[in-house]
Amino acid sequence: MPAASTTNGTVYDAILLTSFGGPEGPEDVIPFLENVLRGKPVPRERLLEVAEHYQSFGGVSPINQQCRDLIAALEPALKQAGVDLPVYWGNRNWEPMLPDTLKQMAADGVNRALALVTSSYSSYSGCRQYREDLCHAREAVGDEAPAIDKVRVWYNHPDWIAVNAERVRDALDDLPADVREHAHVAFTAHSIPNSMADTSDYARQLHETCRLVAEALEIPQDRWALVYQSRSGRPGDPWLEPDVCDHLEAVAAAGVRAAVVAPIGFVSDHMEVLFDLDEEARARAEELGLAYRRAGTAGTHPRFVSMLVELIRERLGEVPQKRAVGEFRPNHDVCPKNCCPNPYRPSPV
Ligand SMILES: CC1=C(CCC(=O)O)c2cc3nc(cc4[nH]c(cc5[nH]c(cc1n2)c(C)c5CCC(=O)O)c(CCC(=O)O)c4C)C(CCC(=O)O)=C3C
Ligand SMILES: [Fe+2]
Repeated sequence: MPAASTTNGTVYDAILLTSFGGPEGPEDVIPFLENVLRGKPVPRERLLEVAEHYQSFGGVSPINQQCRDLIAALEPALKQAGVDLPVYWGNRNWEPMLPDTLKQMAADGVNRALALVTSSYSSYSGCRQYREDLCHAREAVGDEAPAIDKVRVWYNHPDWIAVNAERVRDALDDLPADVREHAHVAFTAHSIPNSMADTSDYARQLHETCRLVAEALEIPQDRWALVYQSRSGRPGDPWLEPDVCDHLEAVAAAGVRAAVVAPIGFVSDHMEVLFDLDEEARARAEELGLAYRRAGTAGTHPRFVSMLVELIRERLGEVPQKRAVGEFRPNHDVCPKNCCPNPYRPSPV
């Protein structure tokens, strides 16, 4: 088994792509959603409503294929950078499930892996819950389970900013010339409960990414906004706002004629993007008479892939300087104890 040692003596012998997972057929949809929502304060009606979104796409979420595509792009990029480590893949909510992947890793003799989590920002959902998933998967495997460290979030990495700026630029360029110059850019991210936002850096990080992307494109402050999509939960619980559709209504009322919606909160064009933006938000924009374009996500953009390689190489001690732009430093490698606590139950100290 190949292994890469770091300057501090830690030896990694695998990379583990860690993601959300999604159904790959109509019969997967309900059990997948039950996995997502187990123990969460989300009404059954919401589950059934979202099931219909998935069923309207044949019960198949694109997210698993997008993970396969990312691995297919990452493997040669790692090799080219001299990192000779195998890439495994496990999900939180659907096959391949993390405990099965870790079992395989243990059988292959992996002692320590570096997890790349498909989440660019810190929150319970995107950070701690994945660390808990990894912990539970290790418990399920037992003594032979590999140790796992997680790669830092990259919300302010110059390549993440550049890739998203390119995606927004492409969407703006695709608008009719007469409305392009005054188009509004609505950056979107998954809404989370205020209680989750209050105990993480989620909104602060998102705002910084948007600010940096807008700055790179010289979009003035009054022509962009950070808004939220895909609200879940109980109707009475406060979640981050404004919702993208309400926001489109507000900008249309203020005289805007064209909008680009840019899902900077996500790394690939998965179901929340295809349904909540390409169906719902687009329909609302049409009702409002707005020209509408949806910017792409990073996906397998070569510069996103090379950034991931760089973040891995950081942890191998092969990169002299961790890169970050804007007002904040590169995020921590190892989460402190109080990082992104679970808002649904008191945090264990
Ligand atoms: C912050 C965040 C990210 C970004 C970070 C990351 O990438 O992890 C994210 C990503 C995603 N969310 C996804 C799908 C869903 N999220 C749900 C529910 C929820 N998401 C939440 C937050 C986030 N979600 C929260 C606070 C809930 C409420 C329940 C809970 O507290 O956990 C539900 C349940 C139904 C509903 O009510 O919407 C579904 C189906 C998919 C896969 C899409 C596909 O299948 O292609 C992806 C990548
Ligand atoms: Fe979600």
